[in-house]
Amino acid sequence: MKRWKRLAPSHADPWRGWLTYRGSLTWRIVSRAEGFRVERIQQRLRHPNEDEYRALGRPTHKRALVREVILHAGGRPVVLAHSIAARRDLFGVWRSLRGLGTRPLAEALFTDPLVRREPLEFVRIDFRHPLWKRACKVLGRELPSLWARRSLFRKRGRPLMVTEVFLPEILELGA
Ligand SMILES: C=C(O[C@@H]1C=C(C(=O)O)C=C[C@H]1O)C(=O)O
Repeated sequence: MKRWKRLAPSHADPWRGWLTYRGSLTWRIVSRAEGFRVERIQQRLRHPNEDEYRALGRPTHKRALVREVILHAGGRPVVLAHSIAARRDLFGVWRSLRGLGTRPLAEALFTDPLVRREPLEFVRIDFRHPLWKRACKVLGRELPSLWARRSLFRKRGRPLMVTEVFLPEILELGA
């Protein structure tokens, strides 16, 4: 599996603006298109992907809460977002995830002064990555390789990893 990189790819135009945006992705999308909505694909205890359980500091056999959504704007799917948190934190600092439903995770993250975001990482994913396969399955079509970014949000030291896969349609909202 390809390694995630801290440096935003310089050759990633027109994706670079989306990849490196430090604020809420939800708010950036909402500012550019009508009809924003969060389609919840799943939210349940699952084994994290190979390249993410270490980031949570957890052994591979432990399940974590996995939340997967598709963000829609202007009547088209624009982001597949995949977030994971340790099960015990659902009864602690990340308990707000349990009742989130189809409200964007941004509401729990960007309005809470206790939440800190660690640096973004980037990678281009294809058939070798589970999130590329998930995107194809959920959208019901074969996709090109896709840019993805991820970062850890921490609240009282406890991690929540958020990965965002940018779908081709997001470029229709501008660079
Ligand atoms: C973290 C944000 O929330 C967005 C919404 C998510 C969700 O509802 O699960 C997950 C990641 C983001 O794409 C954001 O807007 O930046």
